[in-house]
Amino acid sequence: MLQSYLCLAPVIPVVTIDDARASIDLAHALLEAGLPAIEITLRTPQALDAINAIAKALPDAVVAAGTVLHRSQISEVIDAGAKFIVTPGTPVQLAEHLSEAAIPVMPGCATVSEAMTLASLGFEALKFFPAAVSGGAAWLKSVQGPLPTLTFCPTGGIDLASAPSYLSLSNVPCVGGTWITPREALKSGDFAAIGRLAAEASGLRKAA
Ligand SMILES: O=C[C@H](O)COP(=O)(O)O
Ligand SMILES: CC(=O)C(=O)O
Repeated sequence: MLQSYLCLAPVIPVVTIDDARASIDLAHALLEAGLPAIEITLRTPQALDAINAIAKALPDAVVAAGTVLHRSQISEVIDAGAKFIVTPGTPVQLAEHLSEAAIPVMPGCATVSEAMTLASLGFEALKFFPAAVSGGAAWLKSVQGPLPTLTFCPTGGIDLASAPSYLSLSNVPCVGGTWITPREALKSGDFAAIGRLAAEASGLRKAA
């Protein structure tokens, strides 16, 4: 299930929401432009309301809860309607709880050892974060040999220009990033601008 979500589009917009009322217009603009999977980070008090609003209003959107840091947040995001969970990094104790979650989880890692620990708990699709400063596309290419069963969604420091170097790799179904949803555009309600950025991003192609 998680793999199919990650193959829906080349980019997962990562969004920090300050006003949950904007979330439906935002998700609609992303969906229309061809980006159905959206990660809402739990970095603001409005995040759960935003997840709930999108899940209820737009059943075709695949809304993920990001920045899940604590065990208690697992049930909160499931109750809000999140379709999958994302973490920026994954301490072993949290990973053990996440491995029992009722929805799919894409746990974050930044090293080979962290990736191996997560694989031993049954996770096959991992977030690689923060991607650009942790080795970028070269790191992902290097782990294809020793970790052939794992796929990664790199996030952190990626933009329209650098995304193709990641998407050309067979262990990268999609990338994540905030560049599609600038906070200023969200604040001013400029969903047309967000739609244009999203259309550019959805036009990126996975190499065959
Ligand atoms: O939560 C988002 C990550 O911090 C990635 O952000 P970025 O795409 O602006 O580097
Ligand atoms: C970095 C990210 O995607 C998260 O905070 O979950």
